[in-house]
Amino acid sequence: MITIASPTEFPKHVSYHLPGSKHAFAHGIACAAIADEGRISNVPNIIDSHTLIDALRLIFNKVDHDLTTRRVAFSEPKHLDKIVLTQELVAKSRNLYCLLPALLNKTDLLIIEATPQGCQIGKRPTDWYIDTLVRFGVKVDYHETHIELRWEDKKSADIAFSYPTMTGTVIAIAAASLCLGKSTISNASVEPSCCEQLKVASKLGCLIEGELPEIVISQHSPNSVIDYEVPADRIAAVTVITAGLLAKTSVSVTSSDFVEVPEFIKFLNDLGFPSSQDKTCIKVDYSNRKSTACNLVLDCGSEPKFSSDWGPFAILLLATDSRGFSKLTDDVFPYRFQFLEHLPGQPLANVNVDISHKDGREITQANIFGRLMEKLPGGVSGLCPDIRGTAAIVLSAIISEKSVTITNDFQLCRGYENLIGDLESLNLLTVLEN
Ligand SMILES: CC(=O)N[C@H]1[C@@H](OP(=O)(O)OP(=O)(O)OC[C@H]2O[C@@H](n3ccc(=O)[nH]c3=O)[C@H](O)[C@@H]2O)O[C@H](CO)[C@@H](O)[C@@H]1O
Ligand SMILES: C=C(OP(=O)(O)O)C(=O)O
Repeated sequence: MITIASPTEFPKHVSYHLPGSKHAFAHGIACAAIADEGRISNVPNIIDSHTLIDALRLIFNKVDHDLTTRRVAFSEPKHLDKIVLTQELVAKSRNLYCLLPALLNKTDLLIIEATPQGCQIGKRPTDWYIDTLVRFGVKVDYHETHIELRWEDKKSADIAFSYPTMTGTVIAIAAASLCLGKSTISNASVEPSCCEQLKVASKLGCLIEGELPEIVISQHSPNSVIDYEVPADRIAAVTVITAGLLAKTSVSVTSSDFVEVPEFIKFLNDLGFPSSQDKTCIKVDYSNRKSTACNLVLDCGSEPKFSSDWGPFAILLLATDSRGFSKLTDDVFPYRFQFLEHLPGQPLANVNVDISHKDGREITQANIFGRLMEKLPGGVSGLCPDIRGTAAIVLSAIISEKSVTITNDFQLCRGYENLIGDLESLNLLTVLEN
């Protein structure tokens, strides 16, 4: 249980250096783990990455993870008769799906004891993931208590997704990287972390033609050693910028690489906050806000749409510090906005959410009647089974009259290194009890 509150005074400006990205680590390792040896730097210290590193230990004799330097080095690959992804392991990260091709490459039999778990934000179907593996030659046996996978005969495949699935794309790229013939992947995800994975595949010696969302990929001259620096976390950038703006503070987020969030920068400019970006820094100016009036329509979903991961943060800003009527839709996750129900006292009566259907997809829509400087009551928060929703509840403490108590930080620790501690260091939050 953690109780947090807004400090008596906020700074005029904060600067935050971004950690490595949850998604880019998971997607990079999906291909890096195919190599005989790898060195990965800027690894985020989060439950999700730790779980993938535990899975890496199943297929490498040596795995050194240094939490201080944020480096992981692995070598001495094993070849095994059987690997088990236990219930305990799969309960901690849905990103284990990304590692399936690399794990199957090192074992005769892979047993998965339960479905890998992530945020509970609506149905998260996995049939395309398994089907993608099957298309590359994986054999699947379903049992009451577990599933068994075997990959005796690797064959290239032509995969066309009917919706640009992120995890499906990662699995297809990793599987294709292990096949000699040419595989085509189309209508794939264009999320920057998938592009990072392709860079790792290229270092691995794969031949890649085209660009996401349409690529042709094949194994070429396998490279046995991989170096990969995990790029900065784009969702952490959005989270900390939102925290600063809620505190009426100007924000700079820095990183060693370019953080690709063009849709979010556009959103900030539409909200009236002058925002600029160069290779290593995003700057958002609170003090020179141009206008508080905005009537936005934001469609969240598979990028290049506004990322579904940023939805809760956009709602908080629009609902508490804008004038006008805005609409946010999400065609991926119907419960992405569930944090609204878990905010202490459910205070945002100026936001209502409804669900409709279009082209066979469930679409959730938040209707936001903007208010200026809305203060929230605070209190004890309900349990929100979503990383970004829990983070939004943490941020709500910045604008709450009373303190906010988070009863369980498991979701937060899956995706953020130390969100509460970092915001406290920036003087945007005070921790009252931990
Ligand atoms: C496309 C998209 O926005 N993906 C988000 C999703 O990725 P994640 O990889 O978890 O989810 P997918 O991209 O695979 O799923 C996207 C959609 O594809 C469809 N689908 C997927 C797999 C399947 O077997 N069958 C099926 O129908 C579903 O409609 C699903 O809603 O969560 C991540 C964590 O929040 C976000 O960073 C990603 O941006
Ligand atoms: C939903 C998320 O992650 P996961 O897919 O691991 O649940 C997220 O990172 O916002």
